[in-house]
Formats: sequence, structure tokens, C-alpha cells
Amino acid sequence: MSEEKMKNSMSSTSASASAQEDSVSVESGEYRSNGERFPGMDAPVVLDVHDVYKDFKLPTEQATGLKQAVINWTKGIRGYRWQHVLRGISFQVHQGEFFGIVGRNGGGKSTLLKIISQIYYPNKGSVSVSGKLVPFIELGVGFNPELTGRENVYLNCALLGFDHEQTDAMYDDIVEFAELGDFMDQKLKNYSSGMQVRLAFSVAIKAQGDILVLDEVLAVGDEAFQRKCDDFFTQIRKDPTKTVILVTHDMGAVKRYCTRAMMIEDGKIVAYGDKETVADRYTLSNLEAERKKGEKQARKAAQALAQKDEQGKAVPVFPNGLNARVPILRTYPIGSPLIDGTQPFRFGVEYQFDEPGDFYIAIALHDMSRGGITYDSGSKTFRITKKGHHRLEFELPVDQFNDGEFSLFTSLRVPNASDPGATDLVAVAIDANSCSFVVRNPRNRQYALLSDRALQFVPVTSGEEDGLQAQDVIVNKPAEWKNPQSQQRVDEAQRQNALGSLKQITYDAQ
Ligand SMILES: Nc1ncnc2c1ncn2[C@@H]1O[C@H](COP(=O)(O)OP(=O)(O)OP(=O)(O)O)[C@@H](O)[C@H]1O
Repeated sequence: MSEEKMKNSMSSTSASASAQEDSVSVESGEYRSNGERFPGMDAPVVLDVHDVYKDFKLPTEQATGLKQAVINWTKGIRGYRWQHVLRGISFQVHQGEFFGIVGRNGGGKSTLLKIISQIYYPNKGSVSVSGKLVPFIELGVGFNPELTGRENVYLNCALLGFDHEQTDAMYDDIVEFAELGDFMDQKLKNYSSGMQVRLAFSVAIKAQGDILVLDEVLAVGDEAFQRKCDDFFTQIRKDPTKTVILVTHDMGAVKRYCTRAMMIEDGKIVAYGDKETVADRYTLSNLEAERKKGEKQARKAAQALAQKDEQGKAVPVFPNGLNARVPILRTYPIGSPLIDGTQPFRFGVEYQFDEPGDFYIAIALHDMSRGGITYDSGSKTFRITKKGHHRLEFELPVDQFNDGEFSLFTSLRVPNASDPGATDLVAVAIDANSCSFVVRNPRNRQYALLSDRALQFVPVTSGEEDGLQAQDVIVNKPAEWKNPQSQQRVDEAQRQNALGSLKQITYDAQ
């Protein structure tokens, strides 16, 4: 790859998808919503992707020979269909940026990276790269299992455009980062898969490129190696001459490292610019997909049950956690699952239960980012009197929560025959049947479940001779606490409300 500016303009072909309707403009990605320009936007543009389309031809009919192919042709069977993977992608990355690309599986991110790295050509559009681009996008590319680790480093660097002398100068650094000093004269096929990843990644990051293109690297290697990668990313962020383009599903990494980000969905850019907005949009899209999956499962279970009634057939397999006694149990958000905490979070519980006797619904709150069940309604708190297929609605006050991702797991329980204080679990709504939500409030921190508006530590004297006095501890309260109105929020009632006191608000029998 040449060091000079390369321009690869490709002309349009008939296979490209229809023109973009709701595309996001290149300019819009350079400004925050308040009109301010992102820092670093005056640096030169090192990657300019303009109106890129990419289609793949997917076979639909198998023609096993010429005869079948002719028969298909005479019948007008084409034997393939077009899959429009990228549909009018335009964005720019400036020198020194750490640019994140996110999106759900199959959205077209890897295809875009391959086009940027010149592995694929677009059907339409242009890609301009300024400087030496080093891709790390697919394992095994440029590596030969029959060669030693050392030979592979030289081969890979040659493929990246470095001569022998340049590779000599980088070699020790690459080996040291990969921690493979003792293995460099062994054939690559004798390396564990982790060692191979480490070597490939080390070549990519230690080769003296200008633009590093990385696909999902944060998932590679063991914990110690990941920590090293973290340090490397923190370091490279500070270098204004190096540019990184990172595809990842890790929103923590987007927020930690990226200067800007964009999200791709169904081959189009749906969010571009502010990394927080992009990360939240991605989280929301995942939650929405989960909710739809839960709805679909509930519909399927209801259909399966109806079938059993008419034909007396056995009920097919139930989603994880459910069974023939409770074929439907799901918890779902009412409204957006991305909330700022100013209003309580409202959610529903749909169930189907027909057995005689008492039963209860218990709800547990799981903190997804930090782990652990942080609140449990208790197994006998909600005794439900209606049998059959119904929906309940609940509210959860979240105004005292810090930012985080949470999940509600609901279980349906019946009294235990021998212990009146206990209950037995009949079914539990997990996976797509659980309800996830995200709290994002500009006043909050990504720290712990309770915000410091709900809980305060008050310094007191130690009573010891050498101990600090209360006035020796300077309490820096957040700015908004100086406002008496927000101070009022931290009263006893709020505090009691703080941790997930679930309130049932409606009882909606169908
Ligand atoms: N060479 C190819 N031939 C045919 N289809 C392809 C090819 N490469 C990618 N695709 C299809 O393009 C779509 C987008 O794939 P791509 O790998 O770019 O998505 P992605 O956003 O990177 O997904 P993931 O997050 O799972 O890696 C998929 O439906 C995939 O099957």
C-alpha cells in the first residue's frame, strides 16, 4: 500500500440499492447537538468514505449441472438474489481520531472495514485514504501455518508494505508485545489459537502505520493481554499522528477510547458523531430486539397452547425458564427502556397460569454492568388473584439510581406444601423474557446503583487524639446540591424510596 494519498473511486453498477432516503450527512457528524464542533475536526481528513454501496449475490437455487442451469434459465429462475449490505455510507475520519463503529450483528460493519482496507471493492462510491493503513480485521489473513512465528512476522509486514530493514527495526517490539519470545522459531501451526491472535494483533499495532483498522480486538487474548491492549489504546489516543478505527460491540470501550463514533443498521448510518449518543442508540436497539424476541416467544407459546386444546397434542418446547404449567411469563418495558430517571420506570408482566390455589409474582432487579441482584421484591409480596392469561403493570422509582444497565427477572411461585413461610418456583422469565432498561442522566455517574443524592456520608470527629476533625474533611458536593430544591430531594421519603420499592399500579385482566 503506498504512503501517498490513494484514491479509489469506483463507478456505479446496476446492482446497487436504491438511493439513500434518510441518510446522515457527513457534516452532521462533526458537530454536537448544541452546535459545537468536536475537538480535532481541524486536523486533516485521513479517511473519506463517500456514498459507498456494497451488494452480495446470494445463491437461492442449486443448479447441479449445465442442464439444470439451462432448465432454470428457461423457467426464468435466476438462481440468486442480491443482498444489499451497505447502502450509501458516507463519513470522514480526521487524523488523530479514535473512531468507533458499532451496530448489531450483520449490519455491515466488517464489510465496511474490508472496503476501507481494500479487501473488497464497493459496487458504488469512493474511499480515500491518506497514509499507511494497517488492518487487523480477520484472523489468519497473511499468516501461514507452515512458517515459523518469525517468518510470519516478516511475511505479514511485507504484505503491509514494509521492507526487510523496516521490519528488522520493528521486530523486537512486536515479539515483546506478543510475549512470544521463546516461540518465534516454532511453526505457527504449533501455536495455540490465543498465541496466534496475540502475534497477529501485535504485528498490527506495532507496525508503524498511520491508520489502524481493528475489528473486535477487545475480545481477544486473556485478561492480562487485554489489559496491555487497554494500555496501548490509552497511549495511542494521545498521539495526534495516529488514527484508529475500531469496530466493537463493547460500549464501555466506545466511551473510554473513542473521540467520535457511528452506528450502522441495515447497511445505513443511523447515528454519527457523539459517542455517548451512538452507544446509547446501540444499547436501545439491542433492548428493542430483545423485547421483540420476547413478544414473539409469548405469541408462539400462546399458539402452541391453542393447538393443544383443539388437537390434544403435546406442547412443544418452551423458552428457557418456562414450562407447560406456566407457558407465558415475560417482563417488558412500557415505553422506552432508555430513561433519564426523572420518571419512574414502568414495566409489564404477562403471565398464563391456570392451576388452583394461591400464586405469587416475585421480581428481582439485576445490575447488568456491575453484576448481582440488587433488589428482590420478596417471594410473597405480590399475591395474584386472577388465573388465566393476564398482564400486570408496575412502576419502579429510579430517580435515585446512578447510570447503569439493569434487568428485571420475574418468577411465578406457589406456596410450599410443608413450610408456610416459603414458596416454590414454578417458572422464571429470563433471557428474552426478562426486561432490560438503561438509566442515563447527565447528572449521574457510572458508578453504583444508588446515586449520591440518595445516600451521603457525613464526616464526624474521630474522638481520638490524633484523629481528624470534621472540618478537616472538605466535602465537595456536586454543583446542583447548592440548589436548595435539589437538596430537598435528599429527604427521608426519597431515601426510603431509593432502592427499587416496586409499586403495582394497575391490574389489567384480559
Ligand atoms: N463475502 C460475502 N458474501 C456474501 N454475503 C456476505 C459476504 N460478506 C458479508 N456478507 C453478508 O453481509 C452482511 C453483513 O455482514 P458483516 O459481517 O459486514 O456484518 P457485521 O455488522 O460486521 O456483523 P457482526 O457484528 O456479526 O460481525 C451479512 O448478512 C453477511 O452474511
